[in-house]
Amino acid sequence: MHVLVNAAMSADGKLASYRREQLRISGEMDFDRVDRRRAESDAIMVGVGTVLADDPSLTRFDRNHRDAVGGTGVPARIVADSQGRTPLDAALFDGSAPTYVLTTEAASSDRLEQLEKAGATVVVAGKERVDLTAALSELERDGIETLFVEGGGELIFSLFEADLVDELSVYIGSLLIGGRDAPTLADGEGFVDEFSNLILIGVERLDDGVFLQWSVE
Ligand SMILES: NC(=O)C1=CN([C@@H]2O[C@H](COP(=O)(O)OP(=O)(O)OC[C@H]3O[C@@H](n4cnc5c(N)ncnc54)[C@H](O)[C@@H]3O)[C@@H](O)[C@H]2O)C=CC1
Ligand SMILES: Nc1nc(O)c(N)c(N[C@@H]2O[C@H](COP(=O)(O)O)[C@@H](O)[C@H]2O)n1
Repeated sequence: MHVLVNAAMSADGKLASYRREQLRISGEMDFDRVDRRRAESDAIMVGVGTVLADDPSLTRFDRNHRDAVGGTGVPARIVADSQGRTPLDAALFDGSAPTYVLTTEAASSDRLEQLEKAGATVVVAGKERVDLTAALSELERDGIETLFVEGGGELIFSLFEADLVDELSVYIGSLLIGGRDAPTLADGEGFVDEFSNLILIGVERLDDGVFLQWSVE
């Protein structure tokens, strides 16, 4: 599976303010780029923190680009949600695209049944925290070969920690958010010595920000 992580951050590396409300950092050009990358992907993934904060639908993508690259149907939506906290009335369950909830043995069977009734395909992987390696293997068996991850910081760090990321793309907007509790591009525990090393493969000015692209060593 090819895993591309994408996010928009402020000049000081924040994904949102400490209030964790959805914030528009990208400009039009970056959103167009994101819509093309979504169109090239079999699935779009977020963490449940992002679902609770943003209630994303993840259905916007460039239809013409998808047709041009030979993509069929619509990209699936995936949420990493250890305890099944995704609200049953979340936009992810609007029926417009297949939706997977990756969860764990810690989620109650009642809750998982409710999520399935809401339209989710539930994948149980791991005891307390979603075992991302196992879950992504399961998705691969379902034909998902290209995964576009749109945050947030906890999920992004875990994917790097599990050595699952092939590419990282970041739009840096011209604003400073600040706040020690504001989410950053990679949160979690953080690395102490063996850091993820990146190879810079693209730099571009988009609107009044900068788009950076790395492959992962
Ligand atoms: N500017 C941008 O591009 C984006 C900004 N955001 C912002 O980021 C914030 C949400 O980010 P976070 O709080 O970091 O939440 P997150 O979206 O990374 O979700 C983290 C949650 O996912 C669940 N999870 C399950 N298995 C996991 C695993 N193996 N590793 C990590 N998490 C796992 C846990 O319940 C964990 O609390 C919101 O404020 C949102 O608006 C989110 C996405 C993109
Ligand atoms: N690329 C990008 N730029 C920003 O400024 C953002 N705030 C985000 N957020 C991500 O997009 C999701 C919402 O997508 P839909 O509106 O549902 O299409 C949001 O949940 C974040 O993952 N992205």
